[in-house]
Amino acid sequence: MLQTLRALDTGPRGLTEAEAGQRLARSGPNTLPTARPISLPVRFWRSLRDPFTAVLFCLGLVSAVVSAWGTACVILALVIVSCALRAHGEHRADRAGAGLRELVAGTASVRRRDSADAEPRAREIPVDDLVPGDVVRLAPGDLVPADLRLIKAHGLTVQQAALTGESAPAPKHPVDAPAAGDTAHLCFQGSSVASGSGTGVVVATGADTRFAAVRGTGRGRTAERARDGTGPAPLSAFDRSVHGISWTLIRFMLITPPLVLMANAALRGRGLETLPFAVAVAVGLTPEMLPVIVTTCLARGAALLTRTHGVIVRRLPALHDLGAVDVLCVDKTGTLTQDRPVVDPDRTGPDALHWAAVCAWWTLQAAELPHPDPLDEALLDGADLDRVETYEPVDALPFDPVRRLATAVVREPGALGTHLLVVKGAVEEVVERCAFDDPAEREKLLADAASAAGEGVRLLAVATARRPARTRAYTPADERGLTFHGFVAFHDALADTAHDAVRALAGQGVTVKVLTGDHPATAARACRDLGIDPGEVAVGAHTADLDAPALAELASRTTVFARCTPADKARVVAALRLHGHTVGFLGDGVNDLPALRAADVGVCPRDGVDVAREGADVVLAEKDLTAIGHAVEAGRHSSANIASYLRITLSSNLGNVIAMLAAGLLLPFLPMLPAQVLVQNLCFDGAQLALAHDRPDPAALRRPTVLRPRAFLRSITGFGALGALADLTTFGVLAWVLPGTLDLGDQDGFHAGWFAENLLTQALVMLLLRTGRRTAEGRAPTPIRASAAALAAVGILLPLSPLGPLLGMTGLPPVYYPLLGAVLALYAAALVALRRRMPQPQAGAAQP
Ligand SMILES: Nc1ncnc2c1ncn2[C@@H]1O[C@H](COP(=O)(O)OP(=O)(O)OP(=O)(O)O)[C@@H](O)[C@H]1O
Repeated sequence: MLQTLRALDTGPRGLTEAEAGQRLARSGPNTLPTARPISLPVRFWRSLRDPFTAVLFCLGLVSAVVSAWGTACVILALVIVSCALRAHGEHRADRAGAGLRELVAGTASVRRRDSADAEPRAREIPVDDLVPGDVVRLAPGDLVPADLRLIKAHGLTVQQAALTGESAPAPKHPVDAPAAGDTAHLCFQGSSVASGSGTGVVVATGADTRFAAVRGTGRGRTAERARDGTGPAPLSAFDRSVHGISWTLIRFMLITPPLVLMANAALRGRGLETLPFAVAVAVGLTPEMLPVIVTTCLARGAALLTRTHGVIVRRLPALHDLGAVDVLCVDKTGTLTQDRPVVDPDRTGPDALHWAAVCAWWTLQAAELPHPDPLDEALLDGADLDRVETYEPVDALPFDPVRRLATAVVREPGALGTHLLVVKGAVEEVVERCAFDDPAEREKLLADAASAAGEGVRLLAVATARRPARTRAYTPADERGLTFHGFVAFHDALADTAHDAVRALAGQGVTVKVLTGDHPATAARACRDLGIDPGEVAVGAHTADLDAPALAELASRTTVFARCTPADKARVVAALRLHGHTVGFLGDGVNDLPALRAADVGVCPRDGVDVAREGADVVLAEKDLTAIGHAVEAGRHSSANIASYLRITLSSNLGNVIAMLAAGLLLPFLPMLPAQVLVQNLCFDGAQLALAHDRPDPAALRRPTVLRPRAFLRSITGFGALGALADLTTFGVLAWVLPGTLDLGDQDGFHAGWFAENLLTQALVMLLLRTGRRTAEGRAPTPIRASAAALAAVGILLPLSPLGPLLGMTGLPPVYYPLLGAVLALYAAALVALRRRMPQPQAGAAQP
């Protein structure tokens, strides 16, 4: 150890501020290379990898190869515009996100001196400012801020699954001469403190850490996500649906050009000259603005949520997931209750209170914990501290949520040859370690505890044991043969907003489940008081013996899981996901971390422990269930607008493509020139950006957003067929007002007529197929109305403008317009009627 300290030119008293400043200048900030912001050009380049963009790009290349330069240029313009918008949107969203992430970033507790002679002081500094040689203190719930070598530790266990894959926390302690490959004395950046405390010297920071070294491997990426919340996460249910729909479309896009070519060759004897048209038809099918709309909707939703409710969305797609959440798992303490426990003097014996306070105080001192947890604080408030302070500290095993015990080892005044172990913790755990003359005593104590817990109090049991003094460190194996002293009972009032929030969540179609480390009876009582029927309470330990389907079944019918270890909580969350639920988890403690990671979306209040906050996707300003309700609504809002865009664009595009294919075979000329197809596509795309500003139908916000690809594709096929029918009717009108057209007469007039009809129907679809069509105001928000009006105006005026002839279009006889109006009126009526027949307002979304 000494060698390490010497090599780092430091000591247990830490560095001086001046030394730390020089080292920071030399070694650079303690940040991972990946944490650096991505530049705009890199984002633009990455946007090209979107499957739709890639297919568009390929179609553009095909057009260039056959010298269809007009088509190639318009496709290129589409690609550039969509990538630029997407890159810009993501860049803005990320900048905003980085600012917000900084607001909730953790700090490191470091020991430094103002000058060489000054006494060391513990201070909180930004993690980025740590340097090799700094002496850092670790407490439960801390993220290990750099690679450390331990100088001392008390009951320290570290969760390092992100680095090593082991799910159980690993015990850590100082080792003077470690064997090769031994890492028990090292704590690595990216891991977190599951229990206990420790002090270590920083041996590596930033890019030199082991965490940075495993970056790039799958394990590294998981770890990265754990650290900065920006890395890739598994796809959410909504994302999976959008991907499913996207890939179906891509398949269609890829088979469309060969099909068009073959049909035209077989029925019309046309050759390769049809290729640009075939390509344009495929492009016409593409919702190329999808990535832009997704980013804009999510970024707008997240920004609004931060402004109005102080909720910070650390990973943008988590907003989707929130919209789809149908089960919200919460811990009890601090979520349903206030986590401000107060000792209940009527149910607490003075002896038990004294020994519990001795345990709390001397654990705090011996393990150098920065502050007591709320239970310990309540104990110290309720006890006679002068009496408590008469002991001397020897060792401590701080509270561990897996063992549910805390132990202080003290020396009683004047008792030099003996040590006293003072143990407090969950009743079952303490009682199990006590020695009783009458075995029935144990059962009686457990029954007494259950009956007190049924009245809603939280309970600790307290016991002690005298042992001959020794120098060897104490371990959990020493906690046995204890003498029972009694119970300490605490009142923890229900959170003010919990009752209303639980009801509101139920109204939103979100089922609340409680996963707690507390006693089953205490948990059940709290639920009952909040109007949640606890049903049959399951115990965490039982979940370990069940196979995945059995646990999934148990999890879906059980409301309360009590006495859960951190691993039990995660197991239940995973089982619920396996059962097809989209699961949110709200927790703030070190015992919640695995569940936060296992959930589709992890939510943590801002005052949660560092590790929970860093592992969460969404951070609440306060631990308030009401805020979750708002966040869920914002998620649904964004998802509904994305679903709206998909429905509108795909219905319209599909209708066009069907009509183009049919007309291509019926007419002796191409029904639309490739440039016309692409220009109308560009106009429609631009107009649809306004959909990100939509206000969805309140009904769409009342249940989880679930996009079912099959139902969705079925509904757009219906709307698409209707659109195609309107197009074909327009062809009939055009044939009538432009006699001779079908015998190779007025192609330009025909093109102008269809172009106008196309843009006008698209404007109609935008207004009639929005999710928010039925908002209280009944009207679309201004940006949507303005976009639809602009689209309609372009449709009517462009063919008449000087651009018209350039694009192969000409003016039409005035009689066409009233006839077109009639077709559009019929189309609108049919669209509204068909939409009413669809199962619900948010087409494609279905109740779970
Ligand atoms: N500081 C402590 N010292 C000793 N025992 C404790 C301490 N804190 C909690 N316990 C015991 O361990 C049990 C589990 O605690 P844990 O922190 O895992 O969950 P919790 O805070 O009770 O509930 P939740 O999971 O809802 O937050 C508690 O019910 C209590 O009996």
